[in-house]
Amino acid sequence: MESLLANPSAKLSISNPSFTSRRAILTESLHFAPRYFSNSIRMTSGLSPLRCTNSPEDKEISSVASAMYEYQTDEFINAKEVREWESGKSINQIAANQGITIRRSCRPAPPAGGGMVPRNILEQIIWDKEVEVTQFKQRMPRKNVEHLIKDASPTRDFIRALKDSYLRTGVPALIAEVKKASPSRGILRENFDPVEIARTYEQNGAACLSILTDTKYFQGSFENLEKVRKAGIKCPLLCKEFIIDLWQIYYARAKGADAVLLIAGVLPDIDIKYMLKTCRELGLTALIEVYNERELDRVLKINGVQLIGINNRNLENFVVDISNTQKLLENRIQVIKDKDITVVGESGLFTPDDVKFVHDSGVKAVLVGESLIKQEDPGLAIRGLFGKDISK
Ligand SMILES: O=C(O)c1ccccc1NCC(=O)[C@H](O)[C@H](O)COP(=O)(O)O
Repeated sequence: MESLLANPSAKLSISNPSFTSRRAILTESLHFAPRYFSNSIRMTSGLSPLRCTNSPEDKEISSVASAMYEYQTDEFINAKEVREWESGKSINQIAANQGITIRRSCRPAPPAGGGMVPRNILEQIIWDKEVEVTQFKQRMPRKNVEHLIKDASPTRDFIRALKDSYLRTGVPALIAEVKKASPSRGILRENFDPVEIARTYEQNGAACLSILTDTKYFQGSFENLEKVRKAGIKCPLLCKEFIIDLWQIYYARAKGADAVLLIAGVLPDIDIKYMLKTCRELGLTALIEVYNERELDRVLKINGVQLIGINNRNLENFVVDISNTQKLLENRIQVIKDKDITVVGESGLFTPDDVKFVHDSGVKAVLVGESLIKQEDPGLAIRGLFGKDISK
């Protein structure tokens, strides 16, 4: 199992939820071996993990006891979501309790039609992603991806690049998006060479780049990400993907990403926490995207969050309103400062006034796609967006 809720279909086949879900977490997510569920663990479950031992039997007992201790205290195994699930709640009910309206479909639609109907475009994207990721994983299991990662170049520091750019220019650092198309706007650029566009963005002052990897809705690809990375672009790269499964994080790392996007409107807290842990292990930065106050407050409670994106686009109906950034930051600037979190204003930024508005609201970086990519010269477009040359 890939974190608690990331792969619901795997869990649906489990016959004894209470026991096997915990075992799945131990064996897959936490890399524990199933042996801890032998008879001996039941016999020794009361032991203190700190007990001193000398004899081989005692050592055996001690290691079982310490595994038991980890089992009893592990934040993921003992998360409230796991307990809710064990008490019979569906993963969609658990997510809904956290204000998440996007449901997971959990299984392919029946061939004859029927079944669940997606309520909006984001839900549709996520359901298609479930099918896509399952197919990807069949073609390339995670252990093969881990082999690729062994040969991958080290990651670059995404947040450092944003902070350096902000200090140098005094305006929000630019994450320029390499985006050919979108569900809300259709084709944004016919003549689309991801490497050439990435290079132009870099030469004109982008601090980082965002590479769309979703094919069906954005005409992006992991190949584009890999090409840009291999072309020697120095800007750190965000893999702009709808991540629902740990496999995608590993794959992003293998294909050259320095950062990945995690969408709070799709992922419950336990998945965000587990994915953050995985990102740390792989040297990746996580940009955690929120759209409303509830999502932001959830994310602010999660330890280790360093980068938050506030999307001005409602992904369920495409309405864009840049005052969303201001609304969300209004009463939270101090906590964000105290936690040294960098905030990115995302979507719908077209003019220097727009950039100033989100800067005044408290962001130190902006994520911009359409207004740059649609112009003949995306480099000139950067100067237009900031009202000055930010490359020096
Ligand atoms: O852009 C869309 O239409 C879209 C639809 C559904 C889900 C996500 C979508 N976009 C992702 C983004 O948030 C933007 O690509 C990114 O923030 C840049 O926005 P913009 O500058 O407005 O292109």
